[in-house]
Amino acid sequence: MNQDRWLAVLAGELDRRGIAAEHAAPVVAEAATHLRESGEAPLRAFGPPEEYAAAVAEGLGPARWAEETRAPAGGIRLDARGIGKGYGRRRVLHNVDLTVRAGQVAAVVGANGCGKSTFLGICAGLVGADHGRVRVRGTIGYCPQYHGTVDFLRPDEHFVLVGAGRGLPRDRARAAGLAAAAELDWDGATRTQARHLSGGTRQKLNLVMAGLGEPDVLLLDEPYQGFDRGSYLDFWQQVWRWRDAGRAIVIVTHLLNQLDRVDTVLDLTPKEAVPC
Ligand SMILES: Nc1ncnc2c1ncn2[C@@H]1O[C@H](COP(=O)(O)OP(=O)(O)OP(=O)(O)O)[C@@H](O)[C@H]1O
Repeated sequence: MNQDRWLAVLAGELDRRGIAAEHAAPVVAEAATHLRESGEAPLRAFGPPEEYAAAVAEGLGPARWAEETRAPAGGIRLDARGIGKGYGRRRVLHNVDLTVRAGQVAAVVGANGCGKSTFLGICAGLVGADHGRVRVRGTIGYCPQYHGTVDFLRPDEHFVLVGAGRGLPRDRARAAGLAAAAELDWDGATRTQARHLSGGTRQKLNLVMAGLGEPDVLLLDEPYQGFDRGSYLDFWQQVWRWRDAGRAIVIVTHLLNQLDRVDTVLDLTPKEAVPC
Protein backbone atom coordinates (compact mmCIF):
# COMPACT_ATOMS: atom_id res chain seq x y z
CA MET A 1 0.00 0.00 0.00
CA ASN A 2 1.55 3.35 -0.95
CA GLN A 3 1.87 6.27 1.44
CA ASP A 4 -1.04 8.35 0.13
CA ARG A 5 -3.39 5.41 0.14
CA TRP A 6 -2.29 4.42 3.66
CA LEU A 7 -2.88 7.97 4.96
CA ALA A 8 -6.26 8.17 3.23
CA VAL A 9 -7.38 4.88 4.80
CA LEU A 10 -6.13 6.07 8.19
CA ALA A 11 -8.09 9.33 7.88
CA GLY A 12 -11.22 7.43 6.80
CA GLU A 13 -10.93 4.97 9.68
CA LEU A 14 -10.44 7.75 12.25
CA ASP A 15 -13.56 9.45 10.90
CA ARG A 16 -15.51 6.17 10.99
CA ARG A 17 -14.52 5.74 14.62
CA GLY A 18 -15.93 9.14 15.49
CA ILE A 19 -12.63 10.90 16.16
CA ALA A 20 -13.20 14.63 15.85
CA ALA A 21 -11.34 16.33 13.01
CA GLU A 22 -9.38 18.47 15.47
CA HIS A 23 -7.88 15.27 16.95
CA ALA A 24 -7.67 13.24 13.75
CA ALA A 25 -5.93 15.86 11.61
CA PRO A 26 -2.79 16.12 13.80
CA VAL A 27 -2.55 12.32 13.94
CA VAL A 28 -2.62 12.04 10.16
CA ALA A 29 -0.22 15.00 9.83
CA GLU A 30 2.22 13.46 12.34
CA ALA A 31 2.13 10.13 10.53
CA ALA A 32 2.70 11.87 7.19
CA THR A 33 5.66 13.81 8.60
CA HIS A 34 7.16 10.67 10.08
CA LEU A 35 6.80 8.78 6.79
CA ARG A 36 8.25 11.65 4.79
CA GLU A 37 11.22 12.16 7.12
CA SER A 38 12.01 8.49 7.76
CA GLY A 39 11.35 7.23 4.25
CA GLU A 40 9.87 4.09 5.85
CA ALA A 41 7.05 2.15 4.23
CA PRO A 42 3.80 2.93 6.12
CA LEU A 43 2.97 -0.70 6.82
CA ARG A 44 6.39 -1.20 8.29
CA ALA A 45 6.34 2.01 10.34
CA PHE A 46 2.76 1.88 11.65
CA GLY A 47 1.20 -1.42 10.60
CA PRO A 48 -2.20 -1.67 8.88
CA PRO A 49 -4.02 1.70 8.94
CA GLU A 50 -7.17 0.09 10.39
CA GLU A 51 -5.22 -1.20 13.39
CA TYR A 52 -3.34 2.03 13.82
CA ALA A 53 -6.64 3.95 13.73
CA ALA A 54 -8.05 1.60 16.38
CA ALA A 55 -5.07 2.25 18.63
CA VAL A 56 -5.32 5.99 18.08
CA ALA A 57 -9.08 5.93 18.69
CA GLU A 58 -8.50 4.19 21.97
CA GLY A 59 -5.78 6.66 22.80
CA LEU A 60 -7.56 9.81 21.77
CA GLY A 61 -11.17 8.82 22.32
CA PRO A 62 -12.78 11.78 24.06
CA ALA A 63 -14.66 9.46 26.40
CA ARG A 64 -11.32 8.50 27.90
CA TRP A 65 -10.98 11.88 29.46
CA ALA A 66 -14.62 12.78 29.90
CA GLU A 67 -15.23 13.57 33.54
CA GLU A 68 -18.36 11.43 33.73
CA THR A 69 -16.45 8.26 32.83
CA ARG A 70 -13.80 8.82 35.44
CA ALA A 71 -13.76 7.90 39.07
CA PRO A 72 -13.37 11.02 41.20
CA ALA A 73 -9.82 11.75 42.28
CA GLY A 74 -8.87 10.35 45.67
CA GLY A 75 -6.73 11.65 48.50
CA ILE A 76 -3.54 13.61 48.06
CA ARG A 77 -0.63 11.31 47.20
CA LEU A 78 2.05 13.85 46.43
CA ASP A 79 2.27 17.35 47.83
CA ALA A 80 5.28 19.51 47.02
CA ARG A 81 5.28 23.00 48.55
CA GLY A 82 7.61 25.93 48.06
CA ILE A 83 10.38 23.89 46.45
CA GLY A 84 13.57 25.84 45.82
CA LYS A 85 16.84 24.51 44.44
CA GLY A 86 20.07 25.95 43.11
CA TYR A 87 23.32 24.51 41.85
CA GLY A 88 26.16 26.76 42.97
CA ARG A 89 25.07 30.33 42.26
CA ARG A 90 22.44 29.28 39.74
CA ARG A 91 18.88 29.16 41.03
CA VAL A 92 16.96 26.46 39.13
CA LEU A 93 13.68 26.08 41.02
CA HIS A 94 11.97 28.87 42.87
CA ASN A 95 8.96 28.32 45.10
CA VAL A 96 7.44 25.45 43.09
CA ASP A 97 4.19 23.79 44.23
CA LEU A 98 2.52 20.63 42.94
CA THR A 99 -0.29 18.55 44.37
CA VAL A 100 -1.36 15.25 42.79
CA ARG A 101 -4.22 13.11 44.03
CA ALA A 102 -4.85 9.40 43.62
CA GLY A 103 -6.21 8.85 40.10
CA GLN A 104 -4.66 11.98 38.65
CA VAL A 105 -1.97 12.61 36.05
CA ALA A 106 0.27 15.69 36.21
CA ALA A 107 2.64 16.86 33.48
CA VAL A 108 5.81 18.82 34.24
CA VAL A 109 6.82 20.92 31.25
CA GLY A 110 9.23 23.71 30.40
CA ALA A 111 12.28 24.65 28.38
CA ASN A 112 15.46 22.59 28.40
CA GLY A 113 17.36 23.07 31.62
CA CYS A 114 14.54 24.74 33.55
CA GLY A 115 14.69 22.09 36.27
CA LYS A 116 12.12 19.42 35.40
CA SER A 117 14.40 16.46 36.19
CA THR A 118 15.67 18.23 39.28
CA PHE A 119 12.10 18.73 40.50
CA LEU A 120 11.19 15.10 39.84
CA GLY A 121 14.37 13.99 41.60
CA ILE A 122 13.38 16.08 44.62
CA CYS A 123 9.91 14.50 44.60
CA ALA A 124 11.57 11.06 44.44
CA GLY A 125 13.84 11.91 47.36
CA LEU A 126 16.94 11.52 45.19
CA VAL A 127 17.89 15.20 45.12
CA GLY A 128 17.88 17.45 48.17
CA ALA A 129 15.86 20.68 47.99
CA ASP A 130 17.21 23.93 49.40
CA HIS A 131 13.72 25.08 50.36
CA GLY A 132 10.28 23.57 50.74
CA ARG A 133 9.05 20.09 51.50
CA VAL A 134 7.59 17.09 49.70
CA ARG A 135 5.04 14.81 51.29
CA VAL A 136 4.28 11.47 49.64
CA ARG A 137 1.55 9.16 50.83
CA GLY A 138 2.44 5.60 49.77
CA THR A 139 5.23 4.07 47.74
CA ILE A 140 7.10 5.62 44.81
CA GLY A 141 8.07 4.21 41.42
CA TYR A 142 10.63 6.33 39.56
CA CYS A 143 11.57 6.14 35.89
CA PRO A 144 14.73 8.17 35.19
CA GLN A 145 15.38 10.05 31.97
CA TYR A 146 18.71 8.28 31.48
CA HIS A 147 20.50 5.33 33.02
CA GLY A 148 18.65 3.27 35.60
CA THR A 149 19.61 -0.07 34.07
CA VAL A 150 22.53 -2.34 34.96
CA ASP A 151 24.71 -3.09 31.93
CA PHE A 152 25.43 -6.76 32.56
CA LEU A 153 21.99 -7.86 33.75
CA ARG A 154 19.21 -9.21 31.56
CA PRO A 155 15.77 -7.55 31.79
CA ASP A 156 14.28 -10.37 33.89
CA GLU A 157 17.20 -10.05 36.31
CA HIS A 158 16.32 -6.37 36.68
CA PHE A 159 12.73 -7.36 37.52
CA VAL A 160 13.94 -9.74 40.23
CA LEU A 161 16.36 -7.16 41.64
CA VAL A 162 13.85 -4.32 41.80
CA GLY A 163 11.09 -6.70 42.91
CA ALA A 164 13.22 -7.80 45.87
CA GLY A 165 13.40 -4.18 46.96
CA ARG A 166 9.62 -4.06 46.87
CA GLY A 167 9.20 -7.30 48.80
CA LEU A 168 8.22 -9.40 45.78
CA PRO A 169 9.40 -13.01 45.64
CA ARG A 170 11.61 -13.83 42.65
CA ASP A 171 8.93 -15.63 40.60
CA ARG A 172 6.28 -12.99 41.19
CA ALA A 173 8.65 -10.17 40.33
CA ARG A 174 9.70 -11.91 37.13
CA ALA A 175 6.10 -12.67 36.13
CA ALA A 176 4.96 -9.11 36.92
CA GLY A 177 7.85 -7.68 34.91
CA LEU A 178 7.16 -9.89 31.92
CA ALA A 179 3.44 -9.04 32.00
CA ALA A 180 4.15 -5.31 32.17
CA ALA A 181 6.68 -5.64 29.35
CA ALA A 182 4.08 -7.41 27.21
CA GLU A 183 1.73 -4.43 27.74
CA LEU A 184 4.41 -2.36 26.02
CA ASP A 185 4.59 -4.94 23.23
CA TRP A 186 8.04 -6.03 24.36
CA ASP A 187 9.35 -9.48 25.21
CA GLY A 188 11.05 -8.94 28.57
CA ALA A 189 12.24 -12.58 28.60
CA THR A 190 14.96 -11.74 26.08
CA ARG A 191 18.37 -12.98 27.19
CA THR A 192 20.04 -9.78 25.96
CA GLN A 193 21.99 -7.85 28.58
CA ALA A 194 20.84 -4.28 29.18
CA ARG A 195 23.97 -2.80 27.61
CA HIS A 196 22.98 -4.34 24.27
CA LEU A 197 19.35 -3.16 24.30
CA SER A 198 18.32 -0.23 22.10
CA GLY A 199 17.66 3.11 23.82
CA GLY A 200 13.89 2.74 23.45
CA THR A 201 13.94 -0.80 24.83
CA ARG A 202 16.07 0.26 27.80
CA GLN A 203 13.48 2.92 28.50
CA LYS A 204 10.75 0.26 28.41
CA LEU A 205 12.79 -1.66 30.95
CA ASN A 206 13.01 1.44 33.14
CA LEU A 207 9.27 1.97 32.83
CA VAL A 208 8.47 -1.61 33.76
CA MET A 209 10.77 -1.38 36.78
CA ALA A 210 9.09 1.86 37.88
CA GLY A 211 5.70 0.10 37.93
CA LEU A 212 6.82 -3.08 39.68
CA GLY A 213 5.10 -3.71 42.98
CA GLU A 214 2.27 -1.33 42.09
CA PRO A 215 3.60 1.88 43.65
CA ASP A 216 1.08 4.55 44.68
CA VAL A 217 3.00 7.39 43.05
CA LEU A 218 4.73 7.11 39.66
CA LEU A 219 7.37 9.68 38.76
CA LEU A 220 8.27 9.36 35.08
CA ASP A 221 11.02 11.47 33.53
CA GLU A 222 10.44 11.58 29.74
CA PRO A 223 9.72 7.87 29.91
CA TYR A 224 9.02 7.31 26.21
CA GLN A 225 12.27 8.59 24.74
CA GLY A 226 13.18 6.38 21.80
CA PHE A 227 9.75 4.75 21.65
CA ASP A 228 8.25 4.15 18.24
CA ARG A 229 4.70 5.34 17.64
CA GLY A 230 3.07 2.06 18.67
CA SER A 231 5.06 1.90 21.91
CA TYR A 232 4.17 5.52 22.60
CA LEU A 233 0.47 4.65 22.38
CA ASP A 234 1.05 1.60 24.58
CA PHE A 235 2.69 3.91 27.08
CA TRP A 236 -0.40 6.11 27.34
CA GLN A 237 -2.60 3.04 27.74
CA GLN A 238 -0.39 2.08 30.66
CA VAL A 239 -0.73 5.56 32.15
CA TRP A 240 -4.52 5.26 31.97
CA ARG A 241 -4.47 1.86 33.61
CA TRP A 242 -2.36 3.27 36.41
CA ARG A 243 -4.61 6.28 36.70
CA ASP A 244 -7.79 4.17 36.71
CA ALA A 245 -6.21 2.00 39.41
CA GLY A 246 -5.91 5.11 41.58
CA ARG A 247 -2.24 5.83 41.16
CA ALA A 248 -0.90 9.38 41.16
CA ILE A 249 1.33 9.97 38.14
CA VAL A 250 3.78 12.75 37.34
CA ILE A 251 5.24 12.83 33.82
CA VAL A 252 8.04 15.11 32.67
CA THR A 253 7.39 15.80 29.01
CA HIS A 254 8.41 18.00 26.11
CA LEU A 255 5.49 16.94 23.94
CA LEU A 256 2.93 19.63 24.52
CA ASN A 257 0.30 17.95 22.35
CA GLN A 258 -0.28 15.55 25.24
CA LEU A 259 -1.37 18.17 27.68
CA ASP A 260 -5.07 17.72 27.01
CA ARG A 261 -4.61 14.23 28.44
CA VAL A 262 -3.51 15.27 31.90
CA ASP A 263 -5.21 16.77 34.93
CA THR A 264 -2.54 19.25 35.98
CA VAL A 265 0.24 21.01 34.11
CA LEU A 266 3.20 22.39 36.00
CA ASP A 267 5.19 24.73 33.73
CA LEU A 268 8.65 25.36 35.14
CA THR A 269 9.70 27.86 32.49
CA PRO A 270 11.02 30.84 34.49
CA LYS A 271 8.60 33.78 34.29
CA GLU A 272 11.34 36.26 35.12
CA ALA A 273 14.98 36.31 36.12
CA VAL A 274 15.29 35.14 39.72
CA PRO A 275 18.16 36.53 41.78
CA CYS A 276 20.44 34.00 43.47
N1 LIG B 1 24.04 17.87 39.75
C1 LIG B 1 24.06 19.03 39.13
N2 LIG B 1 25.04 19.90 39.34
C2 LIG B 1 25.10 21.11 38.74
N3 LIG B 1 24.14 21.53 37.87
C3 LIG B 1 23.14 20.70 37.60
C4 LIG B 1 23.03 19.41 38.22
N4 LIG B 1 21.91 18.82 37.77
C5 LIG B 1 21.35 19.68 36.92
N5 LIG B 1 22.08 20.80 36.82
C6 LIG B 1 21.75 21.97 36.01
O1 LIG B 1 20.49 22.44 36.46
C7 LIG B 1 19.69 22.87 35.37
C8 LIG B 1 18.38 22.08 35.38
O2 LIG B 1 18.66 20.72 35.02
P1 LIG B 1 17.49 19.67 34.82
O3 LIG B 1 18.13 18.44 34.27
O4 LIG B 1 16.72 19.57 36.06
O5 LIG B 1 16.62 20.39 33.71
P2 LIG B 1 15.50 19.80 32.74
O6 LIG B 1 14.42 20.84 32.67
O7 LIG B 1 15.11 18.44 33.19
O8 LIG B 1 16.30 19.72 31.37
P3 LIG B 1 15.97 18.90 30.02
O9 LIG B 1 14.70 19.43 29.46
O10 LIG B 1 17.12 19.21 29.13
O11 LIG B 1 15.91 17.45 30.40
C9 LIG B 1 20.52 22.67 34.13
O12 LIG B 1 21.16 23.88 33.81
C10 LIG B 1 21.56 21.64 34.55
O13 LIG B 1 22.76 21.79 33.83
